[in-house]
Amino acid sequence: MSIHIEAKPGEIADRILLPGDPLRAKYIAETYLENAVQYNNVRGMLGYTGTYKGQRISVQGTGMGIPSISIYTNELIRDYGVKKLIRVGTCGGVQKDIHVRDVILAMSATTDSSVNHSTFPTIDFAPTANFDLLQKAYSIGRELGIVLRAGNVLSADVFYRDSMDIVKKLGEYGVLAVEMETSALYTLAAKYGAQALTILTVSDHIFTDEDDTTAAERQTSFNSMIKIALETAIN
Ligand SMILES: O=P(O)(O)O[C@H]1O[C@H](CO)[C@@H](O)[C@H]1O
Ligand SMILES: O=c1cc[nH]c(=O)[nH]1
Repeated sequence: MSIHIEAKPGEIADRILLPGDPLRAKYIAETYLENAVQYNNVRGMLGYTGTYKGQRISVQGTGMGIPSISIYTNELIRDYGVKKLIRVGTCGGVQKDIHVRDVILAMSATTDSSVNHSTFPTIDFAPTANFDLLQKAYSIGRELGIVLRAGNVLSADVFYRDSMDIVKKLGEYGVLAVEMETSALYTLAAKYGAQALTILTVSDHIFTDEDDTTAAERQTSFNSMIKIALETAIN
């Protein structure tokens, strides 16, 4: 048992999917896992362990933002020995040729968060995906016929901004999309020698008027992303 996770030792698998939304964790467990058992409900941040194609795997909600995912990532790796962590999240599209429902692999994560500055006061650390997971996810996505984009994403500390100018500027430097957690996930995985990857589904577009997905769609309609994540985790 850790401060935010009530699982007993051994109840969490060494590979895990990490959605921000705990109800997405429930959906994944109920839809894709066999014999799923709920191991966490502290703060309603649901976590489950079951099997996928005969292999043990867990899924844990992380909440929104870098402070929240950092708590779960620290506890999962340090207290439960998790070694392979795959975030399955939503994001806002930045590039004009990115569309709602597209799936993105985050190779790297730029951030406006200052959390790494206390560790690296004079350095801009570059949070990076694990190459083995990235490569597997890309080829599994291609095998499943899913069109994938891979590149840099912004892990933002702020969802509602007065101005999107800085996001537009990052778009000019190739940033594909905006979300709120990956830089912390990749940094902590690097710190502890674990493997991490973020897979994102575009839920809305920052600069075009493409329709936003509804909350219900966000919860349930990201099956391409989830399939890639599950297959990557077990292969
Ligand atoms: O859908 P999730 O995984 O929560 O990810 C995105 O959605 C939330 C904002 O609505 C942030 O957590 C962002 O990163
Ligand atoms: O963080 C996020 C997630 C989805 N859409 C956004 O605009 N930002």
